[in-house]
Amino acid sequence: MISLQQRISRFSLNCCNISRFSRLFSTSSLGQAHKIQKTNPIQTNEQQIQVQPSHQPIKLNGTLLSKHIMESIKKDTDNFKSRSGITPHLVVIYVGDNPQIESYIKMKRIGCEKVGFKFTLDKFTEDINEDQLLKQIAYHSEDPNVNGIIVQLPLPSHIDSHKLIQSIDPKKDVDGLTSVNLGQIFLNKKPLFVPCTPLGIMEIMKAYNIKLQGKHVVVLGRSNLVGRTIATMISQKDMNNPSVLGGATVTLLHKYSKNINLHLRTADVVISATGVAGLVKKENLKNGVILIDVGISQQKDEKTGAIKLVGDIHSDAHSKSLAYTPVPGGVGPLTVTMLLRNVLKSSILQYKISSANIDKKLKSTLN
Ligand SMILES: Nc1nc2c(c(=O)[nH]1)N[C@@H](CN(C=O)c1ccc(C(=O)N[C@@H](CCC(=O)O)C(=O)O)cc1)CN2
Repeated sequence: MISLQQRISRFSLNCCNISRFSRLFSTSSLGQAHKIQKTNPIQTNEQQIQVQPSHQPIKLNGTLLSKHIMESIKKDTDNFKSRSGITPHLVVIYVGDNPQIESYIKMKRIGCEKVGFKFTLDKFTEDINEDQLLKQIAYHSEDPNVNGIIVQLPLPSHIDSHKLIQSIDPKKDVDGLTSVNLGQIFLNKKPLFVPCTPLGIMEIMKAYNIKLQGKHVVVLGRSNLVGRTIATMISQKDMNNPSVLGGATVTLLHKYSKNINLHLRTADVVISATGVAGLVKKENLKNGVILIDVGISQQKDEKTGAIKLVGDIHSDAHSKSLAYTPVPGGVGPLTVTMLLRNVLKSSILQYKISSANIDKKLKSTLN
């Protein structure tokens, strides 16, 4: 009988991430994940992967992973600030007054405070028009004291989110949603910024040494924010590109897809980002599947009547999986953490560009 660690290691194909991971989790406080990384992956025929009736699925702990990454962002930020004298600055453009969306913005503000960034919220009522918003984005795009700009989604229907996002300077596009950054992903080139949720999914996969090469991955949902982007990334061939963990055979499903359950039954990995609570059910999954849940919906608890957060994947399905991300506490916390990492990256890039320009000026003066 093979252990769970061996089973998850068999899912992975090589151990090139172990040193990177050990560095990240040097305190070993990620418990199970740390143990998984210590095991040498054994390469055998994947047909032999069988989930024993007694197996315990691994909970992929996004909250803990996120905390570890936050610590390293804080360290790097302190370092950057003392060298450059610059405080990274994120601007969030938001239209509306939806408490759920505002709670995400609050998480971004608190995240910025934790790592020592400046945070600005430009909040507008729904009567604002597109031109006013475009002007506001142009103003921040030109401001050398702003390093990252995001348009909080979704926007009210009278505003064209594509137009607004495209107007962000790609060097400050820390959500990675401009065509310049998304286009690089499509071309299998390294973008300046990868969208935060797909980046978070990649971080979880790397941390737990889950490799996708040759696996059948079913992605539900085709948004730029998650579905289409992660589907593109994991199907790429370049395994050496740190932003790409590729080689998967991907089926991208959406609301017009037929026979969804037929596709799910052959999936080695399911990534669901639809916001439809409980869409993915146990009976339509194979044993040993890996479940990545990006959906968040509010639901009334049948027993207590309290409102709780649930994912796209019915919690009953977890028992059939090799590993799963919980909701809450899975992919969600990494979305904000990856945003902070992108803001720091953006600040460093802009600092490098501006100091290179100063150098050039100095050189031309000397000539
Ligand atoms: N411009 C953007 N808009 C939106 C994005 C985005 O990345 N950029 N993503 C989502 C919302 N979002 C951030 O904006 C976000 C969603 C969920 C979480 C999170 O941490 N979820 C927790 C539960 C939180 C809770 O208690 O409510 C979890 O899953 O554990 C953070 C950020 C759409 N819009």
